[in-house]
Amino acid sequence: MQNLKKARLVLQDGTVYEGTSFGYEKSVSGEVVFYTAMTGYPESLTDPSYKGQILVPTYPMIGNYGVPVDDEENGVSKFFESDKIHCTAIIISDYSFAYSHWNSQKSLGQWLKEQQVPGLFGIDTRALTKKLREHGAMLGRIEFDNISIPFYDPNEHNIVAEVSTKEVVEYGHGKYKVILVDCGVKYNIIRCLLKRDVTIKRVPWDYDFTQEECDGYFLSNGPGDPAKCDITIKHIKKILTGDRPIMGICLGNQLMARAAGAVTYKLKYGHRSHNQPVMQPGSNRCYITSQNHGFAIDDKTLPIDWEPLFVNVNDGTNEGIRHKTKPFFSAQFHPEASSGPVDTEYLFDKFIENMEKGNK
Ligand SMILES: NC(=O)CC[C@H](N)C(=O)O
Repeated sequence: MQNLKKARLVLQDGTVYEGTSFGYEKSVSGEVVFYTAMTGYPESLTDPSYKGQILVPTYPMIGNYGVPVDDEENGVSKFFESDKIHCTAIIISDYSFAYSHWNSQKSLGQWLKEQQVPGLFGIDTRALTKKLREHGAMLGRIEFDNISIPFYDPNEHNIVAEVSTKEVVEYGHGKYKVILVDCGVKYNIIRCLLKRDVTIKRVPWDYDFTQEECDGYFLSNGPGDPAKCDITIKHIKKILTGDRPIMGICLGNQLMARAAGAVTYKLKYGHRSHNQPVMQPGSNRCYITSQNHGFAIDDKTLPIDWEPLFVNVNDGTNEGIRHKTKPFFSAQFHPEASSGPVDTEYLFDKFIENMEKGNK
C-alpha cells in the first residue's frame, strides 16, 4: 500500500480531486461520466461505447469480484463485451485489493495495468457525481507527476471509426442472414443474435451494405456523437426506402432516427445504470433497462411515419422509435443488457419474427 502513487483528477471547471493509483500510470484525458449500477465493471470497461470516457462507478466498492477468464465461444469472448478495455480510465471510491469470484482470473488493478489504463481510488465519487449532475457532462484529465495533457472531447471526433471492425467477419450458420453494422458492437448483441438461429455478417461502420442479400439489418451501439457517422446514416437512408427488417440499439437507434430525418442532441448528463425505467406509449407497460448513453433523439422531430416506441420515466426522453408501417424499430437502452436486467431481450425475438414474416 505504501508504494502506491498519488495522482490528480482535474475537471474542466478547475475542480481537483486527489486519488491513489491502482492501474497503469499515465496522464490521460476524456469525458467524465458517472455510472450508477452496482455491478458490471468488466462489461462496461470493455463496452466500445465508452471509448474516450473516464468511467466513474458510484457504487462505493469496486474490484471485489476481480476480472473474468478470457474464454471464447462462437468467435467472441464469453465474458467481455469486446477484445479490450475501451474506457480511458476508471475513477472509484474504494478499491478492493482482495477479490473473489468463481470465474475470476486476475485483479482489476492487474488487468488495468496490462491494458495500460489508469485507475484511481480514494476519490469522493458521490461529490464528483453531484457536480456532474448539476453542471452537466464535463471533460477531465488524470495527471501523474504533474504532467498534464490537454482536455480531450471524444464527441468532437469520429471515434466510431476507431472501434469498428476493419474487416468483414461472419459468425454462425443460422437460418436468418443479418448484416450487422458495427459501430462498436457489444459482443452480447452477437451472442443474442446467434442464440436465435442467425448468421451474422459483421461489417465496418462505413461499409456499403445497401446491395447485400440478407433477411435483416442490425445497427449496433457505439461511442461518441451520432452526427459524426454521416456515411452510416447515408447507407441507412437507402435501406429505409426498402422493407427488410431493421433493428437498432443505442447509437443504432440514434442513427436510425437521423436517417429518418429526426434530430439528436446531447443530454445534460447521460443515463448509465441498470435501473432505468422505460414505458411503452399507449400501454401501461414499464420495463427496467440497462443504459449507457449521453445523446438522445428529439422525438418531436420524428417524421410523420415514425413514432416513439419507449419513453424514459425519469426524465421523459426518448428511449426508442419505430416505423408505423414497416418492420423498423430501435431502442435507446440495451435489450442485450450485459451487464444489467434482461427484461427487454424479447426485442431480439421481435426482430426474428419480423424476418420470418418477411420471408413468407
Ligand atoms: N451505448 C451507445 O451506443 C451510446 C450511443 C452514443 N454514443 C451516446 O452516448 O448516446
